[in-house]
Amino acid sequence: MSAGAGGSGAVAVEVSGVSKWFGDTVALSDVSFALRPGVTGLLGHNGAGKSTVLSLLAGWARPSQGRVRVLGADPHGDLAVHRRLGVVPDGEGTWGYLTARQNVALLARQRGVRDPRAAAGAALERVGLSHAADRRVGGFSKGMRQRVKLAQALAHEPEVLLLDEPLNGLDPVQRRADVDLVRSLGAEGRTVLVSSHVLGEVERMADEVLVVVNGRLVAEGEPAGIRDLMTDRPRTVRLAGREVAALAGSLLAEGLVTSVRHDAAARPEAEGEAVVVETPAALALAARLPVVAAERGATLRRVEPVGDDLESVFAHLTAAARGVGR
Ligand SMILES: Nc1ncnc2c1ncn2[C@@H]1O[C@H](COP(=O)(O)OP(=O)(O)OP(=O)(O)O)[C@@H](O)[C@H]1O
Repeated sequence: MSAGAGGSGAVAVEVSGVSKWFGDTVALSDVSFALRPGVTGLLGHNGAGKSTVLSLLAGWARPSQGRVRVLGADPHGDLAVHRRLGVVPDGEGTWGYLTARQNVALLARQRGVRDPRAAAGAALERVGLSHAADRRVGGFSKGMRQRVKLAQALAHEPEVLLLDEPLNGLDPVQRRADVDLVRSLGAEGRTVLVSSHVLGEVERMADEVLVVVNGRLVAEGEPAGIRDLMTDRPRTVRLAGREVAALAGSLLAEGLVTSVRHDAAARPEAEGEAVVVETPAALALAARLPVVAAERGATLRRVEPVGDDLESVFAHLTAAARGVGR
């Protein structure tokens, strides 16, 4: 399976036929893609293989099969490429007994930056941490430590950036700032790969999205297209309120739902009666529901998707991807 991602410009990262296994666990299976300058999102549920992709690109591990190239070099064997590559790992990556500036300068020095202190200062300013630059990282919040990791990845002005779930642990204000930062890094012509399990996050940051399910690349394209793929699919919806069984009967008659069952776990005293319906057309159902409810004299207290987590989205995507011959 192969995919191209990123904007125009030369290919900066190439992954060809890569598989990676740990004992009996297949973490990645025959994955191929190319990244060009701009932001590419790597979307997948927990355990899908995102961190494995990033660790192969970072040179921390090598593929069991296939080939990885970053700026034309093998990141596992070629030290020079690491001066052009920045990585924000998923886990902890800071030294608590050092200040933010020392943390960043230390890595900048290792990467051959001429004035590591100045570079650290500039990187910390870019991530909005100038005010805390000379405080020990041990006393920082998770969000602040996350920013130190970002500054560490940026201080040597890398052409390629790998960011593993960089918004984890951030509050909404910090998230917005970091979304803007990631976008600006892409706009500067850097090649940025950013992983997430949240489609909404990826949509805001990336020009292109790669979707990985159970170690396989199952879809790639612009965020809007990926969103369509996820929206236009069968859904299970739970309706609760007064007269919802009658309402569901009408929806069934109209063909807006294909099955109806009572929800045994309903809490009648809190929400009235409840049913679970299957719909092949969630958007049409959403539009028609209030109209039919009014016609039937039903009162809806709750309308909520069931099992509408990333697992089910990805299960559907996998099936859809198989359907188009991927
Ligand atoms: N060092 C390892 N040893 C054994 N199994 C591993 C190792 N690293 C990853 N795996 C397995 O490979 C699969 C992919 O893991 P990976 O960490 O890449 O997923 P992920 O998409 O990054 O998930 P998360 O969002 O939870 O970090 C999982 O089944 C995981 O348990």
